[in-house]
Amino acid sequence: MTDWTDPDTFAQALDQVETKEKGNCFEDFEEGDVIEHDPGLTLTQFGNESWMSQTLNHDPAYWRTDAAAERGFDEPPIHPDYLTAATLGITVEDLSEKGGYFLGRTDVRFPESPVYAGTELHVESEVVNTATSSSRPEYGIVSWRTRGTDAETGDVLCSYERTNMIPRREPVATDGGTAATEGDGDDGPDPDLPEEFVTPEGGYYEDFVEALEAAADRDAAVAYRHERGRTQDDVTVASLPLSTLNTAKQHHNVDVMADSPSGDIVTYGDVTRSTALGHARSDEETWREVGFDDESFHTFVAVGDTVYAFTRVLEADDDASSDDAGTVTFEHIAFNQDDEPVYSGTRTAEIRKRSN
Ligand SMILES: C/C(=C\C(=O)O)C(=O)SCCNC(=O)CCNC(=O)[C@H](O)C(C)(C)COP(=O)(O)OP(=O)(O)OC[C@H]1O[C@@H](n2cnc3c(N)ncnc32)[C@H](O)[C@@H]1OP(=O)(O)O
Repeated sequence: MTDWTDPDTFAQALDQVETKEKGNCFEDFEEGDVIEHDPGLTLTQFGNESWMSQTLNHDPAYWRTDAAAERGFDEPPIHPDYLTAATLGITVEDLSEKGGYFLGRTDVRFPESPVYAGTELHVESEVVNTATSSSRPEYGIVSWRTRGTDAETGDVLCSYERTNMIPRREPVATDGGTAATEGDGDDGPDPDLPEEFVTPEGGYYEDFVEALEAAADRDAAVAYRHERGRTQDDVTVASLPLSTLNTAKQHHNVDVMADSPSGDIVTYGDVTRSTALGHARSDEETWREVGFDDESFHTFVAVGDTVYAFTRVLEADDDASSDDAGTVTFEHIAFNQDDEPVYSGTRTAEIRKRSN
């Protein structure tokens, strides 16, 4: 009788059987398709606190009832970064589990009212664009618009448009593309940076306004770095994405990833950006997150890499949802221990005003 566990026999069996595949290839997506993502997710206090603690988002309004009440919340709410990561995590099985990296995201928006633990998320996505990649024939580039709603009330809690590289079933002939070749030695033109950098004195709205005024009419920018760093470990790389039901093999299958462009498992983009934002928020008086645009992931982050943050203040506007705050637009850049940018994006947030 055949011993299926004999190593030679088993190797042959493995070679001959079909693999029941997971996920979709580029060819499976057509513009206009709407995909509803099962199984949904209940936003829990545990999930929220693990995400926030590991990404260094320690704003007390999300941890303590007195600080929450002071911000006008009934109880510590779900943090927008965890909400964003969860709204993306549960789409992965349908959209990007086949492989292919998360390239970028824009138009990330939240409603004014907070979201509380116990809310059941219902998430669906529409395919908004499919394109060939001229530099990588084995991939296509797909964009989806995703909406996470409260399953009970139908209220939209988080929405965004995201773009991934998605493997093709059949590679196509391309024109070779315009992307720069790795190691081609071309460092581009000399950097065109301002002469001076201004750092806000504190983290209140007025500090950002004053810094922007100090930089105006001079060859100066309001830009600074944050001291904290977070080295990536098994928790941030593998556990946090799985806690949002993100099944991308990029984060937990070392075996498959050994043969991929990164050669290793990599940090979920939402962990990288949330960690950098945590560093930035630790140096400001955040009141409310409004939204994010032009988010891009520039290179991989892996176990052992350290995520730091750099902030540029773009503008400040007195108008906000509360008299206690003003609105500030930032550009945040996450970078690694070799000072290479790994993420960038613009963020609009309401920042507390100094009380008189
Ligand atoms: C899986 C997952 C979540 C999920 O499951 O969802 C994750 O969390 S994973 C972790 C987070 N992620 C990363 O760690 C990726 C970091 N990144 C890189 O390591 C490099 O980017 C690369 C190796 C992926 C590519 O490297 P590269 O081939 O040298 O890169 P590029 O030439 O820049 O991009 C190739 C083609 O994508 C076009 N392109 C780029 N960006 C955008 C954009 N924002 N919108 C529309 N098109 C875009 C580009 O225009 C080019 O198109 P063409 O091929 O037609 O020229």
